[in-house]
Amino acid sequence: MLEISQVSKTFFPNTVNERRALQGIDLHLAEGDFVTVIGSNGAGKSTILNTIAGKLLPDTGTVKVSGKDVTRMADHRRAAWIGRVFQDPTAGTAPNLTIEENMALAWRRGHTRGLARGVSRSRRGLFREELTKLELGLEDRLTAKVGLLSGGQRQALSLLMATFSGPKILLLDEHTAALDPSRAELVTRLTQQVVAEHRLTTLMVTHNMSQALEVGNRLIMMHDGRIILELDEAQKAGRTPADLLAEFAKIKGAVVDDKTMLS
Ligand SMILES: Nc1ncnc2c1ncn2[C@@H]1O[C@H](COP(=O)(O)OP(=O)(O)OP(=O)(O)O)[C@@H](O)[C@H]1O
Repeated sequence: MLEISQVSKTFFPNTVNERRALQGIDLHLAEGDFVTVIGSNGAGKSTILNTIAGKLLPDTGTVKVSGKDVTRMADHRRAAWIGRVFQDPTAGTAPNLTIEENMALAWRRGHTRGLARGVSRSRRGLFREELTKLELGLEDRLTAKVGLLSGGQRQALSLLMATFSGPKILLLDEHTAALDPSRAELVTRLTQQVVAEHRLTTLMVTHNMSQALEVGNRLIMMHDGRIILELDEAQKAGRTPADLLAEFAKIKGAVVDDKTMLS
């Protein structure tokens, strides 16, 4: 469904600031695959998501979705089939607009564009129904300004809105990292729910290794722009964060004191 083949990206090539962010990445995801992505700082995790989203053009290699080469397709043209949630809870929603206005904007992105600013009664009913699934009571606060919501509530709303355009692919860039543990757990649970309900092909970057092991059906570990370890569901089962650190150390041939991999 999503085929990343031999993708490389170097920033500031041939200068003292040269950064080889991706070095020949090969990653194939079947429809509905949910891959967690771990790795040290600067490993290339965000860069791979940016390449899939079309925010970055790779130097070499291809990105294909359902067999179609989209490597050079502009990001706005991919927006209808890619949903994305970032680490910053303020990034995915407009604080001065109400919950229903935010939802209406997200809805319009994936459907016939209309200029009407208002929210029709039937649309409001749909939004309320969708919000009920979050179990946060937001369905009773449709006209509240989003800036008044907590970080966890905003991330949950961003996640819901990311599915409105009917995307095929969901990209999650440390979307629970800025939340306290109980909110992070809630958003993680909602993520699993949303991914299963819409059968989304998903990549989730996280520094939380327990979360990376518990969630999804595949795991990849990146280092220095390369995928250095891939685990399927069976291989993930029974492994602990300590096992992952040990494996990282073994592959790198050194004792790892890489706290950046830990949550
Ligand atoms: N726009 C850019 N311009 C220049 N260098 C960049 C840019 N984006 C990323 N890099 C560099 O590419 C490398 C990979 O960065 P990336 O953000 O993908 O890492 P990451 O694995 O997401 O790290 P972190 O866990 O710290 O967020 C790093 O060396 C980074 O400094």
